[in-house]
This record gives sequence, C-alpha cells and structure tokens, in this order.
Amino acid sequence: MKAGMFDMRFLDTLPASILLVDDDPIVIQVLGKALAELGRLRFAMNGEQALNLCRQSVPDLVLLDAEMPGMSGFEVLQTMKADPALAHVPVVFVTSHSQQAMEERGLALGAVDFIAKPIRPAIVVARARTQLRLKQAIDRLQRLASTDGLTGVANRRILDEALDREWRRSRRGGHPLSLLMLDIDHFKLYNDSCGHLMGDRCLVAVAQSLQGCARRPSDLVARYGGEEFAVLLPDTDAAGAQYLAGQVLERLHALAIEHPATVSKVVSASVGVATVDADSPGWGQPSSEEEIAEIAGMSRGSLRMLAVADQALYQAKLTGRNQAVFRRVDLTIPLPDVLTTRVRALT
Ligand SMILES: Nc1nc2c(ncn2[C@@H]2O[C@H](COP(=O)(O)OP(=O)(O)OP(=O)(O)O)[C@@H](O)[C@H]2O)c(=O)[nH]1
Repeated sequence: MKAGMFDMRFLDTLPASILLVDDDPIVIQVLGKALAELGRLRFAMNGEQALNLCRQSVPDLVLLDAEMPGMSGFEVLQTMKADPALAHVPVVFVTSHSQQAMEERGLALGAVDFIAKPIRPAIVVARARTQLRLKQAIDRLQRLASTDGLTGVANRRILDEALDREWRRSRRGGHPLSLLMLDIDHFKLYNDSCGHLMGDRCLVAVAQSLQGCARRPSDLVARYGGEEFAVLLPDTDAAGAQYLAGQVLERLHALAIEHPATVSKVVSASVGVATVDADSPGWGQPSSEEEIAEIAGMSRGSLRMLAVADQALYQAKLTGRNQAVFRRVDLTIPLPDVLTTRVRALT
C-alpha cells in the first residue's frame, strides 16, 4: 500500500495475524491446533523472538506465556506498551498460574484477558475470537476517524497532527520540512458544467495522483477540505519540494481530465509550497517557547507553516493558476505578522 493511503477496507477481509508465545512446544502445538481456524499463526519460543516477530509484522493478537526463561511475558508486554507501533496490539496472557496476583499484574500492565492452563481449546478460541472482533471494530473506527470518506486519503485531523509532530521534529533535530497545498482550479465551474458526481470522481483522481507522487513512507497526502489537498514532506528541502510540486502538476496534466468550462479544457491545479530548512532565516536559533505554545490545539510552528503554504497558494492563484509558487519559512517574522499577510495582500 502506498504511503499515507488510509483506504484499508480490504484489510478487513484478510485473515487475522495471531502470534503464539510459549517456551513449551506442546502448549504451542495445542494452541496452534485450536486457533488455526481464526487466522494466520506465527510462533515464538521466547520473549526476544516474540518482539522481533511483532516488529517485522504487527500481529492482530498475541497469546503470551507469562513465565518464560529469560524475558518474562510481563517484560514482553511492558516493552510492547512502550513502543507506539505495538502498544495497541491486544495481548492475552496464558499461564499455569491461576493466582489472582498474576492475573492482576497482567491486567494492570495492559493485557486484555487472561487464560489459565491447562488449555481448554473451546475457551481459548472463544476468547481469541472476541478479542479479534474487538480489534477489528477499533481498527475500523480509527480508519473512519482518520480518512476522508470520498478519496480515502488522510483527513485534516491527521494532517494537523502529523504537521505538528513533524514541525517539532524538524526544529528539534534540524531536519528540513516541506508542505504543499494544492487547490483545483475553477472547480466550481467544473461542478457546474460536469455535475457533482463527476466532481467527486475528479477529486478521487487528484488524490490518487498525489499518492503516486508522494511515495516515501513518511510522506502524507491529506484532503484539507473541499477541493484542497495537502502533502506533508518530512526531511524534504526546498529543491525536493519544488521538484515534487512540478511532478504533481505534470501528473495532473497527464491525466487530462476534461474541463469544458476553461480555456485549457483540462483540469489543472495551483500549488503553494512552504519549506523550512537550513536557509530559513532564524534556522540556527533554538525554537522558542513561543513557537511551541499552542493555539487551538496546534503549535504556533504548524500554523506558521500552514500560513506560508497558504500564502504561496494564494499567490499561485492570483498570478495565473496552473502553477506552483514557492516560499521559504522565515522564522524571524513574528507569527501574528505571518498570519495576517494574506489579508493584507487582499486589501
Ligand atoms: N463535487 C464536489 N465538489 C466539492 C466538494 N467539496 C467542495 N466542492 C466544490 O468545490 C468548489 C470550490 O469552489 P471555489 O472555492 O469557488 O474555487 P474554484 O471554483 O476552484 O476557483 P479557484 O480556486 O479560484 O480556481 C465549490 O463549488 C464546492 O461546492 C466535494 O466533495 N465534491
């Protein structure tokens, strides 16, 4: 799947991935036989192996022996909870200890259930199935909350979060960061002349085209609203961002989506590009408290980046459309001045 693409509807139809962890091969065999009908099984005989398998491919469910030589199940669970990529994976403890203290400890660490040995296959299957159904429902809700229903790309909430995170990472680590804002030209006319259904199809095509351009795993394509899209490009400097903006326009032109109401007769877009990198005035200075402070849940830095990309987009519209305009973020300009620039340009 391409980077940033959140359309994972087909994943619901994939078999679940279950990891069985136990140092006793007999237990693994019994569990494996019982759970084979529920999905694709993998096995680990110790904690390190279990964590390696989890990191290679994140499972939907882990059945974990609490007591193993070396790393215990409790330690495995603690490590998983500390890793953002694994923290959400449901873990069911399987142990020969039925003492309440063990159960309490496992549940307190974040295990979702507790199964005591000797194993009764029907109970294990029923409990595993319940956890897999829950996980599937949560995954589906999370997808709904993070994707744009029409185009399948990330929604604005996800963009805001990613921009905020990447801005802080950029300022802390001295990595360049770029943001593209794209707005389809004369889209109202397109809707008026071709109909809203075709308008929707056009939005889907543009989203897919953007996905084709932004292919790094950390790139993020999002629908910003209406006929406006954003592409977040971590670790991308001015030259990279301008190259990508050119690719975006070229690809869109190559799609040749007919637009009967414009002179060019094909759908085009305007792009605003904002980059913060080593050539940005104020780059070397440590990020101030002021910059990290939040307005309406977003850091001031994210707002600065959005505002600069928006100004560049506005300029691209004003000066003819079907083009990309680049602006480098100037960290020395006070944020209130940045936020009001477009207003001033209008008046
Ligand atoms: N079909 C469809 N249209 C949408 C959707 N969201 C927003 N629009 C339309 O997008 C159009 C945006 O129009 P404007 O903001 O005037 O911009 P424009 O016509 O593209 O003009 P410029 O941006 O100046 O080139 C409006 O007609 C909206 O109704 C959507 O999900 N589907």
